Amino acid sequence: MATDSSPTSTDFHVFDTTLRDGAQREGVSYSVADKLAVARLLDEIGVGYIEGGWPGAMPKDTEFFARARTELPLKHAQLVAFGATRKAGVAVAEDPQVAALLEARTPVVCLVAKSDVRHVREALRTTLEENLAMVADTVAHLVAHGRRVFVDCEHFFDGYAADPDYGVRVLEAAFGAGAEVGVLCDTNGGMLPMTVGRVVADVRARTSGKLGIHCQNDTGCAVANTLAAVEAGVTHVQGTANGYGERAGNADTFVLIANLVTKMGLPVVPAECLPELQRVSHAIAELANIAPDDHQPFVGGSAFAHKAGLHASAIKVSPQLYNHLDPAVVGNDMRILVTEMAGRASVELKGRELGVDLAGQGDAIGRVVDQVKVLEADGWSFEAADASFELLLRAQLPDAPPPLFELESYRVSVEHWGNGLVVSEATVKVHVDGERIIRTAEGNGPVNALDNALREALVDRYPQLAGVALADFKVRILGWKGGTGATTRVLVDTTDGTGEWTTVGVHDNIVEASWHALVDALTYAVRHR
Ligand SMILES: CC(=O)SCCNC(=O)CCNC(=O)[C@H](O)C(C)(C)COP(=O)(O)OP(=O)(O)OC[C@H]1O[C@@H](n2cnc3c(N)ncnc32)[C@H](O)[C@@H]1OP(=O)(O)O
Ligand SMILES: CC(=O)C(=O)O
Repeated sequence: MATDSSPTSTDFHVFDTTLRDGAQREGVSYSVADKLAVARLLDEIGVGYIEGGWPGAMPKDTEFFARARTELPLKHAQLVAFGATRKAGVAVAEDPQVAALLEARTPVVCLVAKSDVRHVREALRTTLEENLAMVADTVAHLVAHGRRVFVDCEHFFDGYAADPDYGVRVLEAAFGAGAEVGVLCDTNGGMLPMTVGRVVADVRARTSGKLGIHCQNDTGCAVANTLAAVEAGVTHVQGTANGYGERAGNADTFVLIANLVTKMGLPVVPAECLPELQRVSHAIAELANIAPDDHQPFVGGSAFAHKAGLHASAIKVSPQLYNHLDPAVVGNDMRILVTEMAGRASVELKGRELGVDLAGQGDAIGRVVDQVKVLEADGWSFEAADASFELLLRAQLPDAPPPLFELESYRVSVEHWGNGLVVSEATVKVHVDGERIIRTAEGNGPVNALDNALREALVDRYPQLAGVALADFKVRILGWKGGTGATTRVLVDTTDGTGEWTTVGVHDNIVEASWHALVDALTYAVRHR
């Protein structure tokens, strides 16, 4: 909760380092165009500062800052160039890395400085006094050239445990030379919230400058550590999109913003930006080529998804009873999952979500609950297959439409030809409105052949199937029964170019499992498109 001594939004900074520390995550490699796109997205969520990279350290980052001057008009954020203090024993004006920081021509520079005596002695291999001079000289030089300067005090918390005075001297050197913010970094990420809160409070009492916090996530506490630091008085927080970063990552910018605004009462981004969090989180995941984490707090696809029947029964009365927040506040949605853990309320709420009127349908709802429990015991899963669930639900209602066709038989063959080609062929025999239809089609696999043959058989009667195509196909083997025997679950994603829907099929035979999913996919298309 914000208190009288809490900072206000105007002196509070959210500083995002997705493009510098976030890019240190194993497996991430942005192009310059990606970096520009990520920066634009971060600007849309209203962060105050975007650290774009380390100019002079790598050509991509140097090019990013050059292109940013014309290609990155930012509405909310200021662009920040990152770099180190001058080298030991080198005059600041002669240090090429410091010159590269000026050449980036950003309004703000964030310097990394050593603040742990062991790092000064063993990593920099210089004296404690020379390190203080490196900090002061570099800050003063950049300030003299018109830059605002923030200083990341690396290994501040480990250093504080070893020698509590030296970190404070580094901060004083930075502030004395004109730095605006001294950022206390848990570089090794080994801290817990209690220590972070205590050290920040201590340091606050010993310095008068503005303090910030930068937490790595090695104890899984980066967000908690950051919030503890805010409670203890820092007014600048650093994070990365989706917590990407070196090793176990950093404090997640989206989770930080959501917590600061909705739990701590600090309006750190403009109000209209908060509902953009989910969209921007997913868009950056795409650019980073990392699948979004469904279970990410606030913005994950499952962050407000309810599976347990008891939860659904209370949510039916009031969604707040099982949601810590209205999901729309951060651009997310509540979802009800209908599974073996569902009760009648889950089905009612899911029906509402799918636009199915269940008023007065108590018996049908009961039958659906029972049917789902039996089917799930056999390996079916409707969690990801809303379209199949909707068909199952509607089939229990008094006005249930008849099936699209009656199946006489289908046959699928796979031929491996002498020239190495593998060709699949399917024949389906169906009855539509009393007419017997037989169609044969080829495909690049048995399921594709079956899909083509079935659609050809139905398309004259149901022309909307002409624009429908299989978009994705996922197979999961559910427990081996010995030999090659196993139950197979198939999920099919189907599209008509404007929408996409998912259906499910389960059987010991993979082709039969696929058939169930395909029939649902085409039935859903006819009923909805
Ligand atoms: C905690 C953090 O995550 S800070 C960000 C870290 N990010 C990166 O390292 C990514 C980009 N880095 C790079 O491209 C390269 O490491 C460079 C271009 C910066 C430096 O490359 P090199 O000149 O080959 O040096 P190298 O990486 O081997 O060592 C780093 C040097 O910086 C010095 N150094 C480290 N921290 C600081 C500091 N705060 N101030 C001044 N010098 C420093 C080291 O003592 C070492 O100096 P030395 O070459 O005289 O031994
Ligand atoms: C600066 C930084 O990234 C760190 O200390 O972890």
